[in-house]
Amino acid sequence: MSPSAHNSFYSIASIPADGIGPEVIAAGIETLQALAQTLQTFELQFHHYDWSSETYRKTGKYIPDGGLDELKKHDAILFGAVGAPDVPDHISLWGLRLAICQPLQQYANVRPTRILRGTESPLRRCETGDLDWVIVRENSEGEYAGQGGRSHRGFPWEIATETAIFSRHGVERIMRFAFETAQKRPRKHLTVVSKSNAQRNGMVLWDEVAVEIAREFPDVQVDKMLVDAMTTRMVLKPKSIDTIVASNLHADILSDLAAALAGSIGIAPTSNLDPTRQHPSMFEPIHGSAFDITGKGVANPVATFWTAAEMLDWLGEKDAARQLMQCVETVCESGTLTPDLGGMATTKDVTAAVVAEIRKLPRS
Ligand SMILES: NC(=O)c1ccc[n+]([C@@H]2O[C@H](COP(=O)([O-])OP(=O)(O)OC[C@H]3O[C@@H](n4cnc5c(N)ncnc54)[C@H](O)[C@@H]3O)[C@@H](O)[C@H]2O)c1
Ligand SMILES: O=C(O)[C@H](O)[C@@H](O)C(=O)O
Ligand SMILES: [K+]
Ligand SMILES: [Mn+2]
Repeated sequence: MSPSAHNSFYSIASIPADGIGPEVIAAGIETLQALAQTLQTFELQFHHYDWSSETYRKTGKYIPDGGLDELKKHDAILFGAVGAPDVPDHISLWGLRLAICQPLQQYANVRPTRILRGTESPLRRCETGDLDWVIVRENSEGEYAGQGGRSHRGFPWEIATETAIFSRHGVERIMRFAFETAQKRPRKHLTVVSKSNAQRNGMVLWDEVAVEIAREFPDVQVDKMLVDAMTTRMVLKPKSIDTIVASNLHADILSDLAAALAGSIGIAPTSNLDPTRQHPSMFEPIHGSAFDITGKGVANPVATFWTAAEMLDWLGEKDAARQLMQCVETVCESGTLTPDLGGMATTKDVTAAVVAEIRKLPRS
């Protein structure tokens, strides 16, 4: 495919990686290409990178030398999931996902959750519209700063440290991003999640910076919650929540809970953004490589479709993103659901149904 003169053209790096990653990324690409062909307003060219745990087993590396420079040539990255039963999880996560997010300064991780039309929350009396959140996860430091070590291995006095790092620079930029995100949403409400009762240094700086940045956004209503209490509020008062900002680890945990409360971890997207747009941003379903269902053909591709929509939105294709989500929700409403959402459909059934919906869209 060669770029045509009248359409926006985007070069996308795809890294399906491990487990169900290749299954859902194939579904995502098929759907995106059907959308591009139908609307004729943009074109996508995918460049596939086979970086995975298999590559690691063969070469000792997840990313080959010069790989990050390769990635920087693209407009965006579509990522599946990394993690394999025979590679320690900390090797795979640091070898691939974090090895991309951190050097490309994708410091804002955005995790929207809502109950899609045609799906059900496990919460009683919680319908579509009652749970509509965006979690902003600090994505460059905190508990994932990579600071720590192990000494005296194997001895009874062996020690290991894992130091959480909170820099004023890092906290200011994620707070500003979170306030901007909240400001763009109709309710303009932000909950700052903390643990400053127990973590008396980093989380106290986190709270102080939140108060300072709040002054720049007088139209955004703010509240603060300790992370443990936040889990109960998510379950008991979902309507009281709009936008959330939390540290790298706290938000990682809260966002899996959020996805489950909206119906399944198989629906939720993630954007790893470099808000400065100096580097390409990376888009992935929130879930991992799901060894337990790999190869069974039942992985829910909806998280990847929503991820694809978030990617289009970031690239500026807002109408296409909106139309893609409408097609996905129409398919959910028709009852074509994978087992995690209580249905019997396969990954391929859901993908075919979404592609069929896309084909019905009028050419723009
Ligand atoms: N960003 C990433 O690439 C990422 C994210 C999370 C976990 N991981 C890695 O993935 C591996 C497995 O981790 P885990 O089991 O804790 O989490 P997981 O998200 O892979 O799976 C948790 C549960 O959710 C189910 N599930 C996940 N995605 C689904 C989908 N699309 N459709 C239906 N069901 C789905 C799985 O079958 C499993 O029962 C580990 O190696 C972990 O480190 C990677
Ligand atoms: O970053 C992590 O903690 C893991 O990759 C995964 O759980 C995620 O949410 O991306
Ligand atoms: K993922
Ligand atoms: Mn996670």
